[in-house]
Amino acid sequence: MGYSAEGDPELRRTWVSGPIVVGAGPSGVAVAACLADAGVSATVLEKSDSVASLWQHRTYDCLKLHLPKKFCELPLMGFPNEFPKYPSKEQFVAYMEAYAAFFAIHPRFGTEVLNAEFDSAVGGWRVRTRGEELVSRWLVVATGENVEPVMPETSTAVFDGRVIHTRDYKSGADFEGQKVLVVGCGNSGMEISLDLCRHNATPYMVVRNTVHVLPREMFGLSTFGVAMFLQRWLPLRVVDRFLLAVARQTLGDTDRLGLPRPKTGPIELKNVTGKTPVLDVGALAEIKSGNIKGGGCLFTKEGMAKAPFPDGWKGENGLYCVGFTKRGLLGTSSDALSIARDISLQWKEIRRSHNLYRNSPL
Ligand SMILES: Cc1cc2nc3c(=O)[nH]c(=O)nc-3n(C[C@H](O)[C@H](O)[C@H](O)COP(=O)(O)OP(=O)(O)OC[C@H]3O[C@@H](n4cnc5c(N)ncnc54)[C@H](O)[C@@H]3O)c2cc1C
Ligand SMILES: NC(=O)C1=CN([C@@H]2O[C@H](COP(=O)(O)OP(=O)(O)OC[C@H]3O[C@@H](n4cnc5c(N)ncnc54)[C@H](OP(=O)(O)O)[C@@H]3O)[C@@H](O)[C@H]2O)C=CC1
Ligand SMILES: O=C(O)C(=O)Cc1c[nH]c2ccccc12
Repeated sequence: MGYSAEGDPELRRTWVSGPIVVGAGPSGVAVAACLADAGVSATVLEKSDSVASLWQHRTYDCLKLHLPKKFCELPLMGFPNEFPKYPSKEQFVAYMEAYAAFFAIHPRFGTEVLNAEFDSAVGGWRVRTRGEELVSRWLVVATGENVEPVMPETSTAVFDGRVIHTRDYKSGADFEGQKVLVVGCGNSGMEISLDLCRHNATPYMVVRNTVHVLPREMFGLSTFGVAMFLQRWLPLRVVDRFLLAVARQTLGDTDRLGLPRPKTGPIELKNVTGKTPVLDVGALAEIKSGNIKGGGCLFTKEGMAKAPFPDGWKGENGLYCVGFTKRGLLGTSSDALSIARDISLQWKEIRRSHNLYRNSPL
């Protein structure tokens, strides 16, 4: 039943008997399924054209779940048995579509919610879309944590190449043979850098802050699963110390690769700030072998060497620093020797090729 909303005669206002759910991602679909299971029919409003639109339209081709499927299934209906431990994005999307179909969830696609307000006079939520107002006693917001892209400002005066957000990145095949600056070293930045390497592009990564990199698995078990298991008996900080000890054994010292770790442990940081640790699926090996390169700044904002002692002395393009070790004159000695060794090797190489050239019969 439709009737005009006050103040806007064009707006059709409709009472819906069940709850309104905004968003048909995994969260919106899951809550609608649980409601359906309890005999409550929800109206699901989705601005995009499909369920799990983030996964369908805003993710790169090689994306897989980075936690095992048993930690990623929605209530009441698990993943098919034949799915691998880490389903691909296509499999995840197929699962989401089957899930929505099974619980007969038919979101209204192409319906963006512009505003929602509680109206005490009406005793319900007035939910505005383009051209319509829906009113319900219940409103469930399921619009996702990752929906709005954040782009740093870029100046075309400095760089006039292509600038894209990860949501529009599909495959390294589009960048073959090119140098690509990847800004950010979360799971997206790391996996995209790896994908670029695998397609013969040259990624450079900007790391402005600290980051926890953990192996995706330890002792044949998912790191996430191990962390969950240990948390049942041990305090979080002890679990974090254990994860970091294993990470150090298997991945080495990530600080030395220009990826300094936060002071707070990985799971504590996730719980407190929401910042997800990077679960390594191969990018670290490419950083170690120099196929993914660093953004190139020697110093932190505070003017200290970025890489901890004894590795902070060498930058890019012939840039070095000596005496920024927090180790006094001992640190200076170590830097001085390292720099002199490095430059003298290059010096000798240049002299050698120069002499070869001079003596060549051509
Ligand atoms: C690349 C990537 C990989 C991830 N991998 C994992 C993983 O392996 N394991 C794990 O546990 N978690 C993972 N996550 C985290 C999280 O599980 C996913 O982001 C998941 O998609 C979140 O589901 P959601 O429904 O809350 O949000 P979303 O999937 O973002 O869905 C929100 C929906 O709301 C719609 N919407 C937004 N605003 C409006 C509006 N105003 N009106 C109407 N509709 C609107 C959007 O179009 C979207 O379809 C990953 C996240 C990303 C980005
Ligand atoms: N396989 C999988 O399952 C995947 C899962 N995901 C998940 O998706 C979610 C989003 O991940 P992601 O897209 O990586 O985003 P994140 O927010 O986790 O990471 C963004 C990174 O970009 C950095 N950054 C942001 N702005 C700038 C800037 N202006 N200059 C330099 N660096 C900058 C941030 O640094 P700072 O820390 O300083 O803010 C951070 O390192 C996470 O929960 C992640 O786990 C993502 C990809 C794959
Ligand atoms: O992939 C993500 O963004 C997640 O939020 C999954 C997740 C929840 N808790 C974690 C702890 C460590 C690694 C991933 C996750």
